[in-house]
Amino acid sequence: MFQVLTSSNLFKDLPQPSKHLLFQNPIGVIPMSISADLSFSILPSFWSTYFNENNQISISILLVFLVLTLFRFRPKFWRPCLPPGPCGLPLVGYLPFLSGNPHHKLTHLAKIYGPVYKLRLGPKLCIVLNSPASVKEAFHHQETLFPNRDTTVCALLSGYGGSGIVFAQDEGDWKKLRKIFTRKMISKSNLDASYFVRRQEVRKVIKGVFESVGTQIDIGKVSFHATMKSVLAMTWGDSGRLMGEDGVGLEEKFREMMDELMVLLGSPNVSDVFPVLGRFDLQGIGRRTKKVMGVLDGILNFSIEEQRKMGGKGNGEGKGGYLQLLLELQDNEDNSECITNDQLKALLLDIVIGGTETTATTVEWAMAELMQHPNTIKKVKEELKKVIGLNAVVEEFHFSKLCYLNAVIKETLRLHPPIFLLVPRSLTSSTTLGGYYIPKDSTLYFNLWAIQRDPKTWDNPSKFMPERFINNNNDNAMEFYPFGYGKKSCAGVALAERMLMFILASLLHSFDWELPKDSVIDFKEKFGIVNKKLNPLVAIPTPTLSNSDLYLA
Ligand code: HEM
Repeated sequence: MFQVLTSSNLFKDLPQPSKHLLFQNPIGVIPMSISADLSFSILPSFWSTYFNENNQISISILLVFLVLTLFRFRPKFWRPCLPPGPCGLPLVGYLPFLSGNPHHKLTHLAKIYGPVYKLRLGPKLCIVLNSPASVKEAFHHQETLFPNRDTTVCALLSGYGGSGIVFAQDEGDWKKLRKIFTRKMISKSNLDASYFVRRQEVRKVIKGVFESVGTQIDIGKVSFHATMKSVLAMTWGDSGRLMGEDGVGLEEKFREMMDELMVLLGSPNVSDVFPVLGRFDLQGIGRRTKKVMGVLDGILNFSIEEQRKMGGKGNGEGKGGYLQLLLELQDNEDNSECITNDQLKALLLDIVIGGTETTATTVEWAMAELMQHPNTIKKVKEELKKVIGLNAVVEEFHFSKLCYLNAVIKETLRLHPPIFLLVPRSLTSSTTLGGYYIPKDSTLYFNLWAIQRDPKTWDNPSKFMPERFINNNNDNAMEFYPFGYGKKSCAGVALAERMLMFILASLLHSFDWELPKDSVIDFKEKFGIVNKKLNPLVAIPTPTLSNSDLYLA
């Protein structure tokens, strides 16, 4: 066969076939070893009779056709390869090496394997993206390939089988819920209208701290209390709807159950990694979640019934709360906004789960960083004094003037993003990323931790320097996205920004904070659903406002 072709001079102007050919594919140039005999023997002999010896056009067409055919039916080993990555152990993969703080380990692996690498966790193939460029490539060009978050047993049980926004499995339902959440529940006008509810709860917390002046205060607990109470008040309105039949408040029970649910959501579960073991529920996480959800569901059903009986005003004036607003949507004739009972309850839980720990933890980290940096805290306090004065308390209208405090919050979110790997996504079809082949069903991790501390982007990346966010637009870049990226980024940013500013400004404006004698601040982390401080930050407050009545306002 080789003889036939050369005798007809079919390739007379081409270089002699080499044993190593370079094929250009959309990813780049891939070297492939092909046996010359084999490559030429697949050309049928009849070509020589049909084509004129000097017919260059025909040769070109033939070659294009050949290359395309070879590319289309290329064997697997010609395709771009899987990303590099560490070998794990048989069966469990890299799982045993990720205990402690997995984000530190994942960032360390990026230094060895580069911006895109693979890991096996049990039977799952996980792809970790560690550079702004790889995340940009994924979100800008391929977001449709990973529409859903990777669910866990606990997330599905606590979200009424994926009925809420966070773990919605159906694109249409997710769109509907997200629209309701962002355009109605936390629209600017609704947030403005419900300001008095948040103010009331934050002021109560400040009053509580004032009453404990001189004693040790757990800052994380105080901020959690302020966010949880504010979110609950915005949900149930100001009419105390979270009441049991006997008139005893169900709020305490609800909070207790939510705390337990958060712990369960953040616990690594063998059933998630090895779905075949799911029915054995080896750690009992499924059973415990069902138990907690039984109580929460009872409370939600009861409060929904009560709210229906009482009717009430929609949240146009911030009085009826989100529950009333959602019940009105449920009765809506317009199908595009009508939601089921499960969707309503899942949405309420999404708000409480998504909105409390994240915000409270950020306040605690910010306070820890500020207390570690006396010059920075001094600048914040000077700004608060200048903008608000010591004869008044913090109000939302002050926020736009608190530029330095705003930079402090951003710097805290850069160094301590509460959800540092975002919520992992599942890939619905194979693709290529960073030049590597990524198979269908892989799980994508976006390593925000590594990106927001990358020395290629940030000067002195581990140093707390709020100044870097003053007069620059880093927050628009792919290098900084603590609220996620793309169409599934945080739906609660507008509320989060107001709550963070309000709690932090109120704590710092109302008190001077001092560490207990002989104690030091540590920055150790506790891995979970949210990246919390391992050891709580405890500090002693001294009042700073000019008049004690201001603490009771
Ligand atoms: C410091 C505060 C907060 C941070 C850092 C934060 C961060 C995030 C992140 C990283 C995601 C996942 C994005 C992704 O997967 O790409 C997310 C999703 C979400 N967050 Fe937040 N969040 C905060 C506060 C809040 C608050 C206050 C609420 C609600 C009241 C909220 C509601 C949600 C919801 C509903 C989603 C799911 C959005 C969707 O799938 O469309 N978050 N958040």
